[in-house]
Amino acid sequence: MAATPRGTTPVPPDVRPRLTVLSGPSGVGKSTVVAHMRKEHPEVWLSVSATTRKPRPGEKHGVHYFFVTDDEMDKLIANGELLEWAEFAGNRYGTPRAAVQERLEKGEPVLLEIDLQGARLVRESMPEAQLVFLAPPSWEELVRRLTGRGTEPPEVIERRLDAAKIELAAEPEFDTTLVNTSVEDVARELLALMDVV
Ligand SMILES: Nc1nc2c(ncn2[C@@H]2O[C@H](COP(=O)(O)OP(=O)(O)O)[C@@H](O)[C@H]2O)c(=O)[nH]1
Ligand SMILES: Nc1ncnc2c1ncn2[C@@H]1O[C@H](COP(=O)(O)OP(=O)(O)O)[C@@H](O)[C@H]1O
Repeated sequence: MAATPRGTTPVPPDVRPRLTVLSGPSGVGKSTVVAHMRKEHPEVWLSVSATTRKPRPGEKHGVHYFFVTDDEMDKLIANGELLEWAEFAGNRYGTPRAAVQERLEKGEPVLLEIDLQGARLVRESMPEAQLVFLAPPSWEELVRRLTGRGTEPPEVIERRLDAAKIELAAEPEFDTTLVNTSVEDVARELLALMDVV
């Protein structure tokens, strides 16, 4: 039988790697862990979400997020182009569906970094997905990290900490919890959960 070049034939669903969802409160270190992991394993594909939030200094369109207007977000939702979407602390965020499906069909590992509401929606629509919760070592440390990052004004931090209380209470809904004490350790554990190493 002739060899089939990788990527031309969809991998059957039963041997496709599972989609992994990483969630956790704002400031717990999700972006830091994922960036660390992808520095050594750039083959781990991270979905780039669409958001109505304004870019932080250094954030690039198409890399960190697709920064869209409210009208553009309305259209993405109306056209069914998002796998899931949610409103978080006054902005909307959503996962572009096509890119995720393409990767899964090729048999590549897929990682979504999304909020609790999004994780719940993915669990409903894709029960085979694994849900990973990133927890802070303590509440005080979470406040320290979110404040120390210096990217949000105090009222936005308050809003995110309110959301964090709800998210922390939902931890038992997840398949696995990783406590972000050491970025290196968590990145390694996440890679293992994704069957990358
Ligand atoms: N449901 C959903 N949540 C998302 C998506 N993209 C990002 N988020 C979440 O939205 C929340 C706010 O993200 P962001 O404004 O970048 O703040 P940060 O998590 O503190 O860096 C975080 O919990 C993200 O994981 C998405 O496509 N869908
Ligand atoms: N394990 C850790 N120990 C100490 N500081 C951390 C750790 N992980 C992340 N941080 C810091 O916490 C802040 C929030 O991290 P970030 O990755 O932006 O969080 P999130 O993406 O979950 O909102 C950043 O300043 C980051 O450098």
